[in-house]
Amino acid sequence: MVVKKRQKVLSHGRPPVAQKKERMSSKRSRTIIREHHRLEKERAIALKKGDVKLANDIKEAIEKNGGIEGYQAASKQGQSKDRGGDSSKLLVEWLQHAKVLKSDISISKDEPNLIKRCPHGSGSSNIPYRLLEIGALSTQNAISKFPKLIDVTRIDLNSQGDGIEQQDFMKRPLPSSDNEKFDIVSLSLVVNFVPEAVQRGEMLKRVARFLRSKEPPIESEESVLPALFLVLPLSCVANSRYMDEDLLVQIMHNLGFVLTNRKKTSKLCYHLFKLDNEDNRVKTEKKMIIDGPGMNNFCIVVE
Ligand SMILES: C[S@@+](CC[C@H](N)C(=O)[O-])C[C@H]1O[C@@H](n2cnc3c(N)ncnc32)[C@H](O)[C@@H]1O
Repeated sequence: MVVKKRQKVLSHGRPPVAQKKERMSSKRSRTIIREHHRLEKERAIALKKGDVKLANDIKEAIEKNGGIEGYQAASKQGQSKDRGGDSSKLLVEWLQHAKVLKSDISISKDEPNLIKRCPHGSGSSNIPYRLLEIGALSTQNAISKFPKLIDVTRIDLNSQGDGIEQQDFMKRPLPSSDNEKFDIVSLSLVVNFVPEAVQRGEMLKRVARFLRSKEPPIESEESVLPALFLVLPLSCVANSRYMDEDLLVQIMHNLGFVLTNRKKTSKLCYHLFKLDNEDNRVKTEKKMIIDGPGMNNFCIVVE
């Protein structure tokens, strides 16, 4: 007998864990996240059609579902240790593997975990690497544990507190010099938050403009920088009618990126892309790749 596998939905992005009474259950947080994504998508469609009344009604429904705050609280639950959440742990691992960071995580005050680097410096400081974390919910994640090596700029549409600037990445002024650019941009569970396929493409295109021009790797450092750390729910590439991993890699290739690292878990897919080339200006349309019951319509369009 063929056992039917349950199809994964887009919100299927976090590992289940033991329940604690006072905390939001993982089922509840998944429902909030899924509902938020669905409503934001519907709102974007209503706005596109010019149906302001419907868009406002949907906005109300979003607020009833907890609004952006409720959504972020639900996402934070996913980041907590007991839910295996902090995706930046893998970024740290990959940077260690590439010898950008030493593999000993414990940071000595006198001898930072730096292999060696001719510092670009971040502004007047001598911190060698700059990272832009888009969609930051915490200042305490794994990638924040290297303050002498990685200067992290955190932004979010709705800041959760000090150390996170409230800013829409799509409206962030473009860097005026290489010094204002970054070695790493992190988009962890952000692209799938964007309700429209074209806007997702625009977001990925824009990332390239924030990355420093590539440098020859130094000493034993493998060449992974400048890099985009991209995390998506696995269902975006494994259960979508319009997207699979090959297409994602092809889109990134068109934008000038090469894949250096990848990992899949039962819930998420992680990619590290190195910016290596110019955008070749090849467009990607919405095109069905595969169809089946229970599949989702996640898509990235590049215009
Ligand atoms: C699911 S949370 C992801 C949080 C965290 N990065 C993680 O991996 O768990 C998505 C976050 O992305 C933020 N976000 C979405 N679009 C954004 C944009 N254009 N600029 C800044 N933040 C954005 C949202 O406000 C939300 O807090």
